[in-house]
Amino acid sequence: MAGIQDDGLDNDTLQHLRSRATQLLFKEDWREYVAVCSRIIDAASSGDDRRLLCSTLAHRADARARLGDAAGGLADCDAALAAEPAHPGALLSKGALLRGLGRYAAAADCFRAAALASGGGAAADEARELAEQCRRLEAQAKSGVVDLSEWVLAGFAGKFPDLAEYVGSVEVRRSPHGGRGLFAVKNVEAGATLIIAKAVAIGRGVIPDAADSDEKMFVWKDFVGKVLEAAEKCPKTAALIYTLSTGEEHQDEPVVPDMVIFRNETEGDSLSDGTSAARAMGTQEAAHVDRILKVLDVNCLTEDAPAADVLGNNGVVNCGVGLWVLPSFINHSCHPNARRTHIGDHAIVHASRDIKAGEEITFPYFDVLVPVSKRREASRAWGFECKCDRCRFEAEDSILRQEILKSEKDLASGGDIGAVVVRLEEKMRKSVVRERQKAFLRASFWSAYSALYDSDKLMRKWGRRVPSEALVAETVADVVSGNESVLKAMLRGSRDGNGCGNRLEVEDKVVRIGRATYGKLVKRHAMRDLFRLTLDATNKINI
Ligand SMILES: C[S@@+](CC[C@H](N)C(=O)[O-])C[C@H]1O[C@@H](n2cnc3c(N)ncnc32)[C@H](O)[C@@H]1O
Repeated sequence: MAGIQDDGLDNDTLQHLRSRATQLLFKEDWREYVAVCSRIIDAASSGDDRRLLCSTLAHRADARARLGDAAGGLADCDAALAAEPAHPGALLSKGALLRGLGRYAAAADCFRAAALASGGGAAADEARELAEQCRRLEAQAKSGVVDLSEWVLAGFAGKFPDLAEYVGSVEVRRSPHGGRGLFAVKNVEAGATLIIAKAVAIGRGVIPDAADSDEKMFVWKDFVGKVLEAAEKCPKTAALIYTLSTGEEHQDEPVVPDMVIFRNETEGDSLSDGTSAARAMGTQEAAHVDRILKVLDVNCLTEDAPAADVLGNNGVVNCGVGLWVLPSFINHSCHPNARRTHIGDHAIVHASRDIKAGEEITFPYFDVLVPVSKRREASRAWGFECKCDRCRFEAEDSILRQEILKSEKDLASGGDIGAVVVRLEEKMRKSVVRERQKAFLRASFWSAYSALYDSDKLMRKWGRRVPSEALVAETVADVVSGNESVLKAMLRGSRDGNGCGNRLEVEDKVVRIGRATYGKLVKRHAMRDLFRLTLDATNKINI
């Protein structure tokens, strides 16, 4: 009978299903949308309507991608492409799915084929642009080279720049710091990218009063919900979360995961959603709420990390908490050699000083420009005792220990900051401490040094008896590598031409600290803009 499909769907019913699908699309009700698409697909295949079949398969693939079902989405695209090998919609959907899985080369091929199949016009241009984007991401995923110059120079205009995940020359190994840690497997230059990791999930909020715990709880609950959902949707994500510490395992026998699971799957992998990786690890467990909550307690990081204020997260978000898997293997040190920067959902970890092959990579979990007792409190809150060389020196040096305690007490009781700094400097001079140890103490009392340099009145009183701001900043930079507050002091101090060498030497030192602070994310000309922002923004940064 005319108007009736083989499976019994008449044209009216089919039309009704198509309008229903459009409504669900606008409502972003992806589950229901997939169900309606499935009915249309059944009708189209039995009615031999190839055009409808292919376009609906492509639409269902997009919806499945949104639900985190990449494997299902790819299967839909392949079914559409089996029926019509140059179907532009299916090629675009497949390209987007492959790009989401980090298979940039294959995604670029799909977009290029879609451009050809579109036969010109705006659609072809758009597909070509997507192919070009994937080509850039492919190069970045291989090299870790990121250039944010244009974005920085444009004042962070528009959306965050595209970033591909990247795993540099690093490896998870047993660490003398505790459990596992991340180690360099090759020499790495200061500023070079070590990891670019996309968050499993991030909870963000604008909290007027940073101490508002109800609001913070709301952000936290939202974040936990997103992590659980991500783990449920994708076996690979669950498997990756399960590699992380719950804080309860035997520190003597840490399980060291194979690095292969942190790299994007290769083009030949048949199970594109990561199921293969999950199986390889023998992890078949469903997302286990209890365990994941423990993992989050030990591993989540806040976005208010150093550099977040300057690099574009400022203004809108003032509370962000997230889980980035591979960076979670990095242990803390108060004398770190790496730093992280947050750009959108990505955390970029870079070497903040030269790192030798075999050296453990560490970054600060909290503000390390404070005295040892404050750092102890912070590390205990994380559940460990920091035993880095700086902490050991400050806690154990028999000559300077008393001076450190006295300085801390004087500062806490609101004593003359200038007097504390002058006494500390004199004590260090008399005790003939090594340059490295001098730098440790200056870093620990950085707030006193910077308050002194900030105050004209105090500088008039004590200025002649303290080393120049730029010189102190330079030594402190050697301890904490990069830091906006130290960079700001270096910029300000070097303008006065204060004990930093000639103009070129000064410029080199500023750029070196800039690279340590932000990594090699921008070219030299764009770095000036970052420096200007550093000078503007440091008031907002908690030091
Ligand atoms: C984000 S995880 C770091 C990776 C962890 N070591 C592992 O095996 O998975 C944080 C935990 O590592 C340990 N940790 C990190 N830095 C440390 C340090 N400097 N000294 C001792 N333990 C540390 C603590 O147990 C902390 O709760």
